[in-house]
Amino acid sequence: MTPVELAAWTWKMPRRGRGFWFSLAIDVLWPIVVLFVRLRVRGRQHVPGNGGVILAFNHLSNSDTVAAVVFALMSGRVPRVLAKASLWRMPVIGRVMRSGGHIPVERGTVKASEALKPAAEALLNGECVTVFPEGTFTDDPEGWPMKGKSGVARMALESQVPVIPVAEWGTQDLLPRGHDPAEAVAAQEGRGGRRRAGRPVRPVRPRTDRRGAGRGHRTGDGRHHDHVVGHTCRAIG
Ligand SMILES: CCCCCCCCCCCCCCCC(=O)OC[C@@H](O)COP(=O)(O)O
Repeated sequence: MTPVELAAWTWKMPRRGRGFWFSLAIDVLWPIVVLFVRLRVRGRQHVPGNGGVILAFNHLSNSDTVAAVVFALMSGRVPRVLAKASLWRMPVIGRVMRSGGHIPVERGTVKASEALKPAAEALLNGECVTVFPEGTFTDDPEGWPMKGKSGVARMALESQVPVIPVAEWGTQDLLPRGHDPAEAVAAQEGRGGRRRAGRPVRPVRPRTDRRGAGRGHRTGDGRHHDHVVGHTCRAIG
């Protein structure tokens, strides 16, 4: 990105509702990231400009989190990221997480599903909830995504919002697991990987039976629910 493009993007970027510390982190990191790292983005047209939406990314490396925030901002949305709760207990990052309205997940505990409530509230407020459905970095040696957890489908169903799957690739070379960030920045040589959004996955498919012709149709029966959860998980997981 050239400095002129950087200025134009910075001008267009959404600012409302970022909170002080999340805003500061963005203002400090954004120019560095987009000037020095080649973060390619495609498919931004699939992200609705307003209204509740879930962005679902695969997860390869710590640098995905910055890439995901950049992707959301470049798509005109301020992301509310579901992230491991331990980040809220860290000195500087904790403030960023709180001020940005991000959503803590107590992974591997019975409290994990408590994240669904603030996520539903954010979606009801028309916000952009961002999630890594695998819940951690993939353990596949070739980097293929693992099967997603069910949370993303549950959020989509509960709030009836579309899920935008975003494929992430290349950040595993930018900041490999377990490497020192400084070392990675020194070695990055303009690499930044690419991320590409796909078409929205909607939680309920339109039914074309006589009564509900062509309209989205919700039923209370469990089989239908399981079918939709399965469909949504397969599509994004
Ligand atoms: C220009 C952009 C500037 C953005 C700066 C601020 C970024 C704030 C958002 C941070 C979002 C963090 C999301 C973390 C997702 C997450 O929690 O994934 C778990 C992985 O860690 C793996 O952890 P582990 O399983 O413990 O190895």
